[in-house]
Amino acid sequence: MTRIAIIGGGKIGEALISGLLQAGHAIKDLVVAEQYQPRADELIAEYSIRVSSVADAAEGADVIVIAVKPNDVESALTALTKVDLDGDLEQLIVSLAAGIPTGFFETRLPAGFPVVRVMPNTPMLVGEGVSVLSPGRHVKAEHLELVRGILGSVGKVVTVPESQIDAVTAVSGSGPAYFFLVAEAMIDAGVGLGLTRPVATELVVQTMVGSAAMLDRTGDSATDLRAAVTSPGGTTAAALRQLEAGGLRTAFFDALDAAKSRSAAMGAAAE
Ligand SMILES: NC(=O)C1=CN([C@@H]2O[C@H](COP(=O)(O)OP(=O)(O)OC[C@H]3O[C@@H](n4cnc5c(N)ncnc54)[C@H](O)[C@@H]3O)[C@@H](O)[C@H]2O)C=CC1
Ligand SMILES: O=C(O)[C@@H]1CCC=N1
Repeated sequence: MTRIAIIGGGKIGEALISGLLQAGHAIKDLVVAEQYQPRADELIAEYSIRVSSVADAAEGADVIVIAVKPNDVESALTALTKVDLDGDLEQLIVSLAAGIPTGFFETRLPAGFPVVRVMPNTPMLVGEGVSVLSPGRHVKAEHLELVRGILGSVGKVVTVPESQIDAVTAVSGSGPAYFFLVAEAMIDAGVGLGLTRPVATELVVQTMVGSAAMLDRTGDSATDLRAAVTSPGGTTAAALRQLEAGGLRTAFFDALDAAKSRSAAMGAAAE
């Protein structure tokens, strides 16, 4: 089995660990480097995973996953370059860090070292993530297959040129937060209309799950599915009119544009 070292055991690192274990990866093939001891203790308690230093985790790993904040990538890489990294032994780096281009890694790693940039999202915690891959300059087909296999076990996998990854970050990397915000707002609105919070929560969550399943399984477009709920002169039309008057569509255009710009700016600052 592929040995995977995860550098950074925060929110996305944990989502990956949890998803991989649920998908059948053996705990003995996973190791995490987590510098914050209370967090390391949590991961050990929850998953019985081995926690070690960056150097120890990377030594002997087939795949080294970078899951630290963008600002911490440089120092994690400095620790990594002290290890005898070996691109020829099929070791490769998979970076989950938003904004940081493959070139940033390639200029700091031994010549020819393969780097795959990935924009994942947190639903991989429950095997429902989407991971978008962009291969760096030295990535061979077999490297990409290996990464597709690992991330395919925790959700869907899509490949795009690196020029599109800032837009991807805005859509699917940050995307779960938009849906959680909509859920929060709808639950609060339901409570405002007199429902208890548990009932409002159950209704909103199942409505989201059901709507997502329809989008996924019927093959109908979002526009058609929305129209099917909207009876002429009915309740949905009344609600949608308020959402449009509130600028929902423009708010999403502006929000995703801001996320994309932020991702690009993080990349420019890292260079
Ligand atoms: N949270 C999310 O939904 C997503 C996050 N990402 C990317 O994943 C990366 C991690 O994000 P989060 O998990 O949210 O951050 P986080 O702050 O929850 O986790 C980062 C962890 O790395 C640890 N760490 C930092 N430097 C370290 C080092 N040198 N050695 C060992 N451990 C170290 C920190 O103690 C922390 O626990 C970021 O680059 C982010 O852009 C990408 C897609 C989605
Ligand atoms: O907010 C962030 O910067 C990270 C990247 C995508 C989701 N979370």
